[in-house]
Amino acid sequence: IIYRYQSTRHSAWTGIQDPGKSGAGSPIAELEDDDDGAKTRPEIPTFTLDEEGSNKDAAPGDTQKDIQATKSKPSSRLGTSPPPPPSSIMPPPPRPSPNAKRKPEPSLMPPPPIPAPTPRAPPTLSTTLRPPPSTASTLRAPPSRSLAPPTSSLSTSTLSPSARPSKKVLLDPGHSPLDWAHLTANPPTPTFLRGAEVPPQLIRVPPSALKWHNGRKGRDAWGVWQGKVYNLTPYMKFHPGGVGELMRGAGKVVEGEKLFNEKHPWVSWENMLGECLVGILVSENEVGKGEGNELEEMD
Ligand code: HEM
Repeated sequence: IIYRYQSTRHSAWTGIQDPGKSGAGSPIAELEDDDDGAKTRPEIPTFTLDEEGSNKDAAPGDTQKDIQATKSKPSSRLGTSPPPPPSSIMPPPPRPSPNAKRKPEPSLMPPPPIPAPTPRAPPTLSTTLRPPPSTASTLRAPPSRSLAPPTSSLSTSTLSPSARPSKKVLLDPGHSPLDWAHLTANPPTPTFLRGAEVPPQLIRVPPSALKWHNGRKGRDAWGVWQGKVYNLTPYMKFHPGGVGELMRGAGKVVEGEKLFNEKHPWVSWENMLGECLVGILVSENEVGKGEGNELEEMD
């Protein structure tokens, strides 16, 4: 009987209908009927102990009275006979009022655990319809640093200064790129930039003459770029890479242009040293052809 009652209470917690509820003759069905206002009370078999300790069936409806009587009667055989089983004197559970609304009864049993909410929300329609990343997007390169706004530096380099180690030297005062631009536009003498020994017109320069102008022993330093010979001497102290670097190509046919292109191909030789042009590089056999007059056509 106790089991049945607990089952009924459990059914009240969970709202789950006991399958035996609708079964014909089910004890639970009897209880349920009773709870819903049925008129019959289920018979609870009880028994009492008489003077001799023997069980005696009690009539239905006399349960409480019998128990009270049994409790008040001192047993003369205490200690000699085993006590009656506890279930025999346990009072029946309180019956709920037929008209009272069924409320969740206080219980020592904790309610069934509520499943913890999942940390992730279920995917919505928008997320489930989102296409997977395409192959093109995985091959896409990260944003380039070249998209950064250009700096206001006066440097002629197109690369970021932090992207390469600098080998620039500290130039003397009055030898900045702007000072060089001013000097080439306003030379102190007509021969200052091309050299005092060079005639006003452009000349043919054989390799031997180029080699002799290597910048040593007071001689000018000549350099070659695209077959044209330039006097590097006035630019030496204006060179951001230093005199030593510029001297590496002095008096040489191909090394100067090769080094120039390795170090800074973005620099315009022609624009910077245009006023320093001496002539054109020719073979040793070509020297003297046309007496140098034809070189005037280069201007
Ligand atoms: C043998 C030939 C040359 C060598 C070996 C050479 C070497 C160098 C070096 C090492 C630098 C420093 C680069 C840096 O660290 O930023 C430099 C800078 C520079 N050189 Fe030359 N140079 C040569 C010829 C020339 C010539 C003939 C000119 C002019 C037409 C020139 C113009 C410059 C300029 C303008 C810079 C500054 C570049 C910048 O700020 O980005 N160089 N050079």
